[in-house]
Amino acid sequence: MGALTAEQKEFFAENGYLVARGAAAPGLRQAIVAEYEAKLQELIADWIAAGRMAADQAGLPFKESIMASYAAGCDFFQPLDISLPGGDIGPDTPMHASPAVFALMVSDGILDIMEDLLGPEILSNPIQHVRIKPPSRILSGDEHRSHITHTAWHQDRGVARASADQTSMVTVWVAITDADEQNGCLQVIPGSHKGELLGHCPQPQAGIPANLMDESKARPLPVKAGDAICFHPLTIHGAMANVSERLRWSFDLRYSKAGEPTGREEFPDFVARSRANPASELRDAAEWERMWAATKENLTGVKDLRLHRWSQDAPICA
Ligand SMILES: O=C(O)CCC(=O)C(=O)O
Ligand SMILES: [Fe+2]
Repeated sequence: MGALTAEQKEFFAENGYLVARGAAAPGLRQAIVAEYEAKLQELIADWIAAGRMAADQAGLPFKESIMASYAAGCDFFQPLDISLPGGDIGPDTPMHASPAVFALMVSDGILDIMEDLLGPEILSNPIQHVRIKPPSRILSGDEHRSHITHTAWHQDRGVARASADQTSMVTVWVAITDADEQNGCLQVIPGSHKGELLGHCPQPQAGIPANLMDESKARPLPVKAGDAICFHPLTIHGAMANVSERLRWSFDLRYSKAGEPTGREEFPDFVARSRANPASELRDAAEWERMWAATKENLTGVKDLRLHRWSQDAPICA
């Protein structure tokens, strides 16, 4: 309780975002790093066994392992992501219902901030991703995934369905590595949450056409590992390309008031905090993993979940 000062709450209301220093405790972060290092080595062992990577590519440091996987055409993103994809889901579709990330999601460091912004009854929204961004010089020219390369300007309300338009959803972006203007930190348009939901175009990456917004107002938000950036669902934001030689690694999580639609109804939400009924809080990472496994089973064979409302045929996308 009382994680944010009155000034911070005021800043959030006025600007539509907030940098919360040290929201992810070092222990939580270290556990995530260790777990992801081990998980990536498992993936690479499988790719070596399948003849897709060379035997001497096992056991490299994390950044080199990510870069070697990418260069070999082995997708590290989906097996490390904390969500299923938006379609083409089958029994073999991988994801990582990471116990270490779950611990972060339900940690007091994050939920105390959410309680200040949302009140005491808090839902975890399943729109959530890992973004591990290698130096952009190694990316292929047609790489458009915002989990890997730069992120186009958008509003998070625009990447959920209209069912969540009236909700209190807050995004919490957590830095696992330092992020700065060289390795592609988040940038926001301060105060843009006071405007409306703007039109987005799906291709090549869901984003707001340049003529609908004023990019000159952009504010880059460099942060240290462990810092979090909270933002309103209408705050226009994006991320620059990683032109450094470092990785840029973050998780984005979302929360709303309990009882609100998530805008991604097929995926599992859960009660992250309830002061009225603490017994309803999910604290079992294995149960969360089972919820995702059941979701995968239910969605097997679904071609396209239609995660957003936009059409490339709209006049604004011409
Ligand atoms: O980290 C990024 O590149 C983009 C993150 C984002 O759009 C979000 O957290 O909503
Ligand atoms: Fe976003």
